[in-house]
Amino acid sequence: MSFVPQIALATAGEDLGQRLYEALARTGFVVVTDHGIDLSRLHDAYAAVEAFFALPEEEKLAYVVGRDGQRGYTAFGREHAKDSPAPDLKEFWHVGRDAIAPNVWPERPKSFSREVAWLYEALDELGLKLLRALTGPLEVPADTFDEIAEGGNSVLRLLHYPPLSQDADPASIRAAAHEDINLITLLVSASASGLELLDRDGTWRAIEAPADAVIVDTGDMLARITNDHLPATTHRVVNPEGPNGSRYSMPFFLHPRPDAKLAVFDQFKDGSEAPDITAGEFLRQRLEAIGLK
Ligand SMILES: O=C(O)CCC(=O)C(=O)O
Ligand SMILES: [Fe+2]
Repeated sequence: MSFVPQIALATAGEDLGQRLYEALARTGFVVVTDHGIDLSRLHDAYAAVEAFFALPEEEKLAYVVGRDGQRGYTAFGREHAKDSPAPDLKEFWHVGRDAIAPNVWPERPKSFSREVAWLYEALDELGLKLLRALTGPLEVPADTFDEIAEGGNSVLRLLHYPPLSQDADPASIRAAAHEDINLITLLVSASASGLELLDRDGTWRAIEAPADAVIVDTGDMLARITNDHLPATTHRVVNPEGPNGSRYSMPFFLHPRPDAKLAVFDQFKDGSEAPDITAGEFLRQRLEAIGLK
């Protein structure tokens, strides 16, 4: 039995919210199976993403948009975790909602925009469904997350961790320990192992999930509005110990709309809570801390 609880979405029924809540409160992660996302289409999306990262570096660099990396391409070695000076060993592509900031799309491969836009919508829908299920145990109105996150500033990150190079900074790992900034993150299973969570007892534990599962974790925004009743979970991606191949993964960071207020739910207020802040301002502060602003 894996350390992280697993929930089959299609058959969870009425228990879904409570089981999600307990899993996230206990480990900060939950593995969701039978989630309804079309697996053959997911395979096509992965193929398009791999084909993009295989392009020459100059071609990819043509898709760097501004400095904050919220759309298009971010080159290898550019981002570091909030408390880590050494850069992560990754390159990535960000897709978001056009109404908030227009996307850019690569010329090649041709299928990229179609497959990636499809995946964005599918994960957005699944994420809101999970958040809606959490409203029961959180004892907040059922439309709470629709109010703040429908049409939100969510970002799908397509990640490539290249094979480890001899001259990589010895202080760097694929993704240094961090917490995600957003409400929840949905990760369609990665192409290789390496993802670890920091257990509440201080132990790093590998996250195991079936290849067709979606891994869900809590971010800082959910921690903030629940006054840490659902704490954000520290996680990292370690370097490969076996074969030195590429690793691909696709986290979807579910964000509120930038103007939505992050206010602690009344029943979690105890005098220690953080002040209200807009999701946009919270994000700006955090992007600055990871070298992207
Ligand atoms: O690559 C992964 O499996 C996780 C990546 C991650 O944690 C992140 O980009 O925030
Ligand atoms: Fe993360």
